[in-house]
Amino acid sequence: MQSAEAPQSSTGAPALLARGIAFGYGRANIWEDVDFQLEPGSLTLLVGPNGAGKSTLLRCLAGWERLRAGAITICGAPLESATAAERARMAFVNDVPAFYDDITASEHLELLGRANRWSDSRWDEADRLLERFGIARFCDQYPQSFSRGMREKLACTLALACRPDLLLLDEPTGPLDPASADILEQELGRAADRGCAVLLSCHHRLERLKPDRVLVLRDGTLETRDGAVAEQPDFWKSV
Ligand SMILES: Nc1ncnc2c1ncn2[C@@H]1O[C@H](COP(=O)(O)OP(=O)(O)OP(=O)(O)O)[C@@H](O)[C@H]1O
Repeated sequence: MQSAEAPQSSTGAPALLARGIAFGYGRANIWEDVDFQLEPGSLTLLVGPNGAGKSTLLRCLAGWERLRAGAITICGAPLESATAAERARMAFVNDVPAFYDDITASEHLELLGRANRWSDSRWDEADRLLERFGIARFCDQYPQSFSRGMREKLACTLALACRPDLLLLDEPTGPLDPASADILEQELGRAADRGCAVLLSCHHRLERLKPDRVLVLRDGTLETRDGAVAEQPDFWKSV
């Protein structure tokens, strides 16, 4: 968390609770017995070597994959039986954000904003983020014509503008130039300060974000470490 005062969840429940979850493709388990929780306003990094199962774990947390065992709750609601409104408390930016072929970037925003009945302040927030990420002037273009970094920025804008209680991001800084990565880190810090629980995967130390915790996924198991570990250069050589 970036500020000293802990934000409160509206339900009093953790933003995310994973208990004894397991997932596998075919006969092989990718990971199992995974237990952790994310508090409102917390910042958590998910790290681990290539192929450890970070993207798979994030997709499971977002409800995109079926678990082999265990259960996930989002702001107190079981993910399996969550209503659309309960699921809407979570936003997920996956590793390769997908967009509709035949609508422009601003039409994507329009669609999302209208579907979620955004207030004026949400529309303002979306405009602010587009400006901040430097993509406002490209909004009449189709996201398919965007570069990889521009698509990532649009996906992050859409997710952040929704003001979720839980935000999951799969290597969001990977395609970003250093200045844009810095802006994203600032925006994720702001989201956490508002009470959003942020979980993002990454392979490198982030310059600006000071995580509360680091989840290390390796050899099929998940270990929880204190966020201070992310300050140690040696740690990043080991994951
Ligand atoms: N659709 C699939 N079918 C079968 N195996 C898969 C599938 N998707 C991923 N895997 C396997 O699951 C394992 C975990 O993959 P995943 O993409 O979650 O790892 P990761 O930690 O995100 O890796 P990276 O750091 O390279 O992005 C890998 O061994 C991968 O080969």
